[in-house]
Amino acid sequence: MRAIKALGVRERQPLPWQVVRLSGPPSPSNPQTLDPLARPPAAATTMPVMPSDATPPARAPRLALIHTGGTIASRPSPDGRGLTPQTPPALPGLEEVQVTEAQPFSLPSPHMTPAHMGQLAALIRELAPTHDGVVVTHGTDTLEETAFALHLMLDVKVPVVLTGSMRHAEEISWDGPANLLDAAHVALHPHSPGRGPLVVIGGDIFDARTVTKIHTTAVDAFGGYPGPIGRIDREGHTPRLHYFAMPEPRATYHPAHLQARVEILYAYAGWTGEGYAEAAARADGLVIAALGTGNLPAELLPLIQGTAKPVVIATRTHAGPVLPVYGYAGGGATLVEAGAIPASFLNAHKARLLLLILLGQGLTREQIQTVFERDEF
Ligand SMILES: NC(=O)C[C@H](N)C(=O)O
Repeated sequence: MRAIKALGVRERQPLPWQVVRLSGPPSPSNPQTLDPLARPPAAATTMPVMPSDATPPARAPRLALIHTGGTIASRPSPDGRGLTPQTPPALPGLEEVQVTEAQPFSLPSPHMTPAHMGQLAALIRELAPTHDGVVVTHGTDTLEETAFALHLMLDVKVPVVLTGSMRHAEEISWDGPANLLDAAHVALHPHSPGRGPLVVIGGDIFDARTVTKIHTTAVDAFGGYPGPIGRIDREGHTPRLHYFAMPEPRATYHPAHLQARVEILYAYAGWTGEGYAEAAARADGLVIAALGTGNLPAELLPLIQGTAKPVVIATRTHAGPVLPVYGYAGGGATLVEAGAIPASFLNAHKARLLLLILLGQGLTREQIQTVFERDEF
């Protein structure tokens, strides 16, 4: 296994941000195009990784497999203290695929930081030009955050697919090998480029913008509104892949650093602002997981009015946008009037990553507001 060292984060680009428009379904020879009229394919596609009537490729497909830890690499630790990442999983049953493995670090995903995400993005940029697809194994707890950070920072042409497992290698229902094989098939499938980083778990294919972990123990632990954009199943040994949707065009960013301090506050009935002043003083920006369409108790309104740093309003509700509709003190309309930025439909932890990346790129509060307003993510 090849270990690749930390590569650092890319230099800041002259443009503040770049909107990459992707057309679908792209062809293998032209996997990503700048097509402003790009729309989802009219019908779902069904084909094995290598269609039976396809001309065999001149060379074996090349897959980069990056291990980062998580339950998919975990076993009970010999000291009896519980599960820890130990051995990266082997990729089963993909003959005639040339696999390059890398393990930049091996972490339980609660130990992942934005710096690790930057390191991973740099490694993928290095490997992408010489591979046809990239698979990243990852713990499931923060998998959606890493997927979204890659979605925001990567503009590589080949598919990048993240997967993990909910059960470890010594459990009877270990889901690691099947998820890994599915992820590899998706990464090498000719219809996968141009959809941004994807998450494959339990046969469902999600886009990084909307996927979220919805269950602490179930094998089908991932969901999110409006749901999967595709599905992979197997007929015997033949993979059958269906895409239902093409994600909307996304923006990519090239932050100079990932060290901005962005904190999340979680709203509840009866919150009078405990913790707000301290967080606002030490952080570069705040995200609040607010109530419903983005409302807060009245006591929060003057606190937000008095904050010059960006304050993004997400929702603790599991689906739907943040909208400035209510005009009572603390209602969404009054928070926006006070300068708060609605997070659109991003959950609080994804809104935090976007804010952190935009701050790292040196965007002003007004520019940040524009990015959120226009859904440029
Ligand atoms: N299923 C998992 O991977 C959970 C684990 N705690 C992790 O995120 O590393």
